[in-house]
Amino acid sequence: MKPKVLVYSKVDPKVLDFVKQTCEVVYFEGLEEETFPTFLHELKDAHGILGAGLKVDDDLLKNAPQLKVVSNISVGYENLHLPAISARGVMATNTPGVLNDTVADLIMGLMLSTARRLPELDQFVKTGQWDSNLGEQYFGLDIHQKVLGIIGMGGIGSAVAKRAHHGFDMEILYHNRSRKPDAEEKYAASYCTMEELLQNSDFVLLMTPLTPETEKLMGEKEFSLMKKSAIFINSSRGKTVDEEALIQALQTGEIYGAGLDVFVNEPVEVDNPLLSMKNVVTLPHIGSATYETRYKMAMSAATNLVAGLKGETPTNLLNKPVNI
Ligand SMILES: NC(=O)C1=CN([C@@H]2O[C@H](COP(=O)(O)OP(=O)(O)OC[C@H]3O[C@@H](n4cnc5c(N)ncnc54)[C@H](OP(=O)(O)O)[C@@H]3O)[C@@H](O)[C@H]2O)C=CC1
Ligand SMILES: O=CC(=O)O
Repeated sequence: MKPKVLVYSKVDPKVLDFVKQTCEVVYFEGLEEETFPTFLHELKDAHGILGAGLKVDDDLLKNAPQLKVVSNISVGYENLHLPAISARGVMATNTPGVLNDTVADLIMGLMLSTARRLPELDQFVKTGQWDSNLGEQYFGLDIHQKVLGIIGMGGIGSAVAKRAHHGFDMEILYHNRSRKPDAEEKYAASYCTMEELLQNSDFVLLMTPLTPETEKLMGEKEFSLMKKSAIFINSSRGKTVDEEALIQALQTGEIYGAGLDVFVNEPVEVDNPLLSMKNVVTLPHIGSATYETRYKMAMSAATNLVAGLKGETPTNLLNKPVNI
């Protein structure tokens, strides 16, 4: 008998076909309030789940006694309670690597958009405010030859360092839990403390996972250490930042601007002050959102899932289940 798998996010039909070769699939295309009870019902005899963002903790696992694999279609996995998953002998996987270049491309775009005020100036042109006396109202900041500080020099951080160093001639500083000799050699990246990084960078990129240690890693004190001309970029998770402190730093001119792909609440509330600031560029959490990369992520997650259900060790196993 084929193992039963619940796919709870929309994926390319080729990915579904791949999973169907070895599994019986129940497809949800996304979980809504109306479909969640059916999902819970189907979970009772499911062996695997595949999708993005579902909170998997002991409460959910109680409904899934047959479960063997939880496969996340994302690299971030703060939605997975690994101790509870491991205690029930279930494997958990994510999709690192395949999205690094796509997210790094977007981050360069965010840096350029914020420094050169691209969305604001696009509106100038489209609303007939283009004044032929090209004056300071169109000026922004250079990014080439500036200092980029990367907090979290992992897969994505390194892909940004590559672009910034080789493409934009930027100097790279980084802060991380462990030293990264590869980045130091290839991108001339200098390791430093958080404080040194914040004081000396023209652009500060936050790129750590969301963990108890990184929650509100950037707060009032950290923003106050940044240069007044500096730009803050967040493409990690909204909760790695104290959003109130960021708003305050932008309102008081403590920093020049911010480029944000992630927010504490997503979708962000329309009355969030960040949305009405000219010096803030906002995106709806789209770091990895290209056709090519979303396909690769879903296929990587499907491959992890199928491997786990066959009794093999998935390439991107995150935990050590008690019975393995
Ligand atoms: N906006 C978007 O669409 C996307 C957002 N993301 C987010 O980006 C995060 C990073 O992804 P990725 O680069 O693939 O992950 P990696 O695990 O490759 O890199 C994360 C880096 O952060 C470092 N780190 C972890 N904790 C701390 C800490 N307390 N202080 C300093 N550094 C720390 C790690 O250090 P060490 O090497 O020592 O472990 C590691 O080098 C994801 O977890 C996700 O939340 C990812 C994809 C898309
Ligand atoms: O935010 C996206 C991810 O892959 O993590």
